[in-house]
Amino acid sequence: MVRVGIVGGTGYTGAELLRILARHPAAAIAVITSRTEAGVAVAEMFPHLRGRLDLEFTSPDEGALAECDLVYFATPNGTAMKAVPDLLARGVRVIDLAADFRLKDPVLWETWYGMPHACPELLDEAVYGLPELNRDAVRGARLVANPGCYPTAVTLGFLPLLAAGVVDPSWLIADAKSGVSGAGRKASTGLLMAEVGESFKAYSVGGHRHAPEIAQNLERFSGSTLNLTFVPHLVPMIRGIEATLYARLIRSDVDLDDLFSTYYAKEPFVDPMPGGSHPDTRSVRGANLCRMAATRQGDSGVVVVQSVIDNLVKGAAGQAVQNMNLMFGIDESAGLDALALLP
Ligand SMILES: NC(=O)C1=CN([C@@H]2O[C@H](COP(=O)(O)OP(=O)(O)OC[C@H]3O[C@@H](n4cnc5c(N)ncnc54)[C@H](OP(=O)(O)O)[C@@H]3O)[C@@H](O)[C@H]2O)C=CC1
Ligand SMILES: CC(=O)N[C@@H](CCC(=O)OP(=O)(O)O)C(=O)O
Repeated sequence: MVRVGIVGGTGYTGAELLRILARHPAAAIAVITSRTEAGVAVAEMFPHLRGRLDLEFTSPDEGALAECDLVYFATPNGTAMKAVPDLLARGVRVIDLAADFRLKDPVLWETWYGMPHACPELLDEAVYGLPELNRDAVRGARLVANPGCYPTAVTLGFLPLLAAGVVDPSWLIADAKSGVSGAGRKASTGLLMAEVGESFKAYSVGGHRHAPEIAQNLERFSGSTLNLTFVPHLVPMIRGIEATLYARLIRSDVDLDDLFSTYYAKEPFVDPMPGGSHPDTRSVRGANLCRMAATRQGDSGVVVVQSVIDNLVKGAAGQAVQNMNLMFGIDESAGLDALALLP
């Protein structure tokens, strides 16, 4: 059994980790931290875990984390980087669900996250935990940077096209929409039901911090020619991301269905549907799955990829458990067989 600690167990991604790990056959939750709820029984705060998890929240400073095999950080950006060097030195492996170890360039990190990096020496070692991109490296990793939610949906959607070299990397557009749980559980006026309900808007149009993360992923296939326009939107739903991606084909003989189904043939958590399908977020709600469809629009030479995930599962906690399974030599799908919830 992998002995697991979770820092930030009261947030949405922490709670989703608890939901998945409570039924995991090869992991046991040993420590769950919260600064505000220390001493409170986890099942008191989250009644769906009654009878499944007999633990209390503890303060993150209590030292029990060092006794774990693996610690997940489900905390705001800039939190994990202060604690990770000490945990690694004590032989504890780490998966950070925040962005602290995603960008390889510490200058880029400071530009987008507004704080100097606390341990830039670990950025090279950290493995970006998108298994479909980095599976072998995740297996041996001490430190995994779990991808952002938008970068998961966007990277997986563009990947087959760029890896095959069939689209122009200098003209890529990602028009992405997220439910409000993407913004976390902390109170904020802009996320009240009366503000978000019956409304729909784009945000961070001038530049979102996930753009450099997506570019870092895709530049592997395109070099410096990559030019991505990324615009996120907030939609009045709770879970889910839909990313509509646009690219220009540079070859006329591409069979998109064959390209996508071949590229993802062995991937347990990516489902390429036939072109012309319209994957929706409810078909992945609660599931560790990225479902997508690539369609050529008439004879314009433009390919449209629709990519959907549950931001809290394949976009966060589910992907983090997938990474843990790889790191510890467990079946990659262990604990991750939940189907989507309909309606
Ligand atoms: N929500 C999403 O869809 C996704 C989120 N992420 C990333 O995952 C991380 C967690 O997100 P989410 O669960 O939504 O966030 P929440 O705001 O819902 O939860 C944050 C958690 O961190 C704890 N926390 C806050 N500050 C500290 C601190 N300084 N030290 C220790 N614990 C702290 C909080 O508990 P307490 O204050 O009681 O200690 C709380 O449990 C973020 O970095 C987010 O960007 C990534 C992908 C998707
Ligand atoms: C709807 C919404 O607000 N979404 C968040 C993205 C959440 C996420 O994954 O952000 P990290 O990179 O910090 O982990 C946002 O746009 O800031």
